[in-house]
Amino acid sequence: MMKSSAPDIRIENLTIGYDETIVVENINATLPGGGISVILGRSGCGKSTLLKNILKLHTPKGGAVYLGKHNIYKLKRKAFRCLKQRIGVLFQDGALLGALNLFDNVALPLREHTKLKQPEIYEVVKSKLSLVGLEDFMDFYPNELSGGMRKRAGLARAMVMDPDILFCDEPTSGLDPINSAELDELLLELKERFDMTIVVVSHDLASMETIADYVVVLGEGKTLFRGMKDDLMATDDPYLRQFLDREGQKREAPRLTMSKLDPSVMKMDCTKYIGDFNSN
Ligand SMILES: Nc1ncnc2c1ncn2[C@@H]1O[C@H](COP(=O)(O)OP(=O)(O)OP(=O)(O)O)[C@@H](O)[C@H]1O
Repeated sequence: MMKSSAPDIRIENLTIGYDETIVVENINATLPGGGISVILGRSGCGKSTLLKNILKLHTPKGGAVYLGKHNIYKLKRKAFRCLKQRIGVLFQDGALLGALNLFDNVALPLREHTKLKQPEIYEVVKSKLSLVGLEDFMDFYPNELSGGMRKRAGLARAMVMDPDILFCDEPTSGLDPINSAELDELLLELKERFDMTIVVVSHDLASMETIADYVVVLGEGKTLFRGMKDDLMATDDPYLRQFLDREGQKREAPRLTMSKLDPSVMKMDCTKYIGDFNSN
């Protein structure tokens, strides 16, 4: 990985949950600046909860999260608001506003947080939409776009303020394999072109293998793995191995197996009338 000035994200003894319930205990990890980190785990293991805590949308039960040098839970409200403007988020459903066309959706953060005038806004929005291949769709409304296009539009909006940190919640969920692969390519391209720390929450093992530099695997209320992807793929820890191999198999293209119905289940016994197709 190239040397980067994008911030590391340091998670220290973080315990997260809701009310009396602890979802994951004592998470420790440093997500490297300028790299793509994937937070991986089965459904319900607490990935989104972790993301909510890192974005301070939810308060942890204990521990700290540092974005660069800032302990986000210690920052004053205004300071955190400023920090948040340096963060882009791609939500699971793209979170586009249905009443606004693509241009206005992507322009929203610029209008809210900058003094840019309309012609400058136009230039920025156009460049971000062309980054994701949607420059010809500015006038379209979200419901006129495919799921993959909506994700890419959400990505354009997350990128519009040139963030230092980009969070993506399940970017490939709901996408077919081709659209998923395209989105993975796009994230890799963003990593190459912009000096940015990218964090992807996912249960998509194929996607993780393609994009990740660093991986945190959550499960059973704890951190099952944290480290570089190559070390995860080479692990001989039996639990992780089972997870990787089983999930890996699940991601293969569905194989249609032809099985013949047992003649005994048929209402009409045809065997005595016809044999197979090649013999009488
Ligand atoms: N607002 C909430 N209040 C109470 N419990 C919640 C809340 N949101 C999630 N949970 C619980 O916390 C646990 C972790 O949920 P979370 O959404 O973080 O999992 P996840 O790994 O992101 O799952 P998925 O991959 O299905 O999105 C689950 O048991 C869930 O039921």
